[in-house]
Amino acid sequence: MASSILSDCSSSATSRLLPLRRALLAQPCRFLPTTVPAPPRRPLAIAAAQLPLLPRARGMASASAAAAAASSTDSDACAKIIDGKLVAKQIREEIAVEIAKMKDVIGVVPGLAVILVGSRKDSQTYVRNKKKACEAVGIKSYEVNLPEDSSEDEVLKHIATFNSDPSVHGILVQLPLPHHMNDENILNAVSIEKDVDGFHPLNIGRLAMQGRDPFFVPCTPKGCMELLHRYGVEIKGKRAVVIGRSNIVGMPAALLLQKANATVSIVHSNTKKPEEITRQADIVIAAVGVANLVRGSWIKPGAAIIDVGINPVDDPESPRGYRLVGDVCYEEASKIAGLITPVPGGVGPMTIAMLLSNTLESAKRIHKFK
Ligand SMILES: Nc1nc2c(c(=O)[nH]1)N[C@@H](CN(C=O)c1ccc(C(=O)N[C@@H](CCC(=O)O)C(=O)O)cc1)CN2
Repeated sequence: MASSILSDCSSSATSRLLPLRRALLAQPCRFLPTTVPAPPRRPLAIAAAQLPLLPRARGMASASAAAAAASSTDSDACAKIIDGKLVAKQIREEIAVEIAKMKDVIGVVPGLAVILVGSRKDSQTYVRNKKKACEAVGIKSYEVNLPEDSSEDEVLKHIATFNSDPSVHGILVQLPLPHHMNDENILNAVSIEKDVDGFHPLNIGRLAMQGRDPFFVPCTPKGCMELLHRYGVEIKGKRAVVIGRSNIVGMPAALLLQKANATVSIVHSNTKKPEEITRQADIVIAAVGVANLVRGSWIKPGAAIIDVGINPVDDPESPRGYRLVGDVCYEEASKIAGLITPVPGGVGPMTIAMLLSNTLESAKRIHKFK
């Protein structure tokens, strides 16, 4: 069910926050997408530890440089829009080329197995989209659909079968699982070499350790980092704030930023004065699942804002009866930030692109293909 938070970001959850920067907010922010260049292509980062070593976007040494480039045709203070849909498309094209090469040289195509339990509409859509994305780049997909009341053992049985199938290089169990199932038991059963979601505890442990690399970087946080890199946002030595500490996004995102040599703070439900901490950040990753929580007044001018939230909000004018908004109040934040991801069309499309990347990476590792 969609929540009833108003489109002007004036929800009760945020009413206690600091007043807005009215001078900045008075001007409407006009976006001129046609004047903003597409992000430059570069090879996809594979291991988390490699991320800071990769070449930066041409001519953009920092978030503020990128922002300056974006706003050069517009006197209003408008953030550059980080186009996740476009970057995801570029990445899918790069992956398709690599897969064709792999098939030519060693006659192997990557395989991805997806297990869906239950009939949640959103999960069904994500699984369908994953399957379509696999087909488009040349990954063979395998799908298991189980009823809501399946037992944990049934899921474990399918995982075991895929673990020992050499044509399957990646396995994922779509989340959330039904309440009667123990996520940990199920995620632990996926072979760490095929855990393309990167949710296995050993994988997260390796992500957290200095001098170790995970087998796979979880897809959504990997997508956030990829967007920062492709838009030339400097991370080393910068202050970063991650809002939210989930196992799937917030916590791994904070670990990745730290691996990339940012100074990282995590803001969570017990944090005092979250707005003050967030306002110090050059980079903000918001992944808390509260519509429009982060207001313009939380943001340091010129900061890079990555909004992971996908929150349905009632909207009788939309064909679906709701629309999606992020954790960040876009109207306000886009007038203050240097760069910002929209919702939809920001981080969301990157999640599936990164899943394809992890699946290819797995097949390459298993078959020792460079
Ligand atoms: N096993 C996993 N389960 C879940 C994951 C995951 O990474 N692994 N992440 C999410 C769901 N998810 C992929 O599974 C996902 C979410 C959102 C999008 C996306 O492209 N969103 C669009 C908007 C879509 C819409 O209009 O409804 C966007 O933000 O632009 C892709 C994948 C939870 N479960």
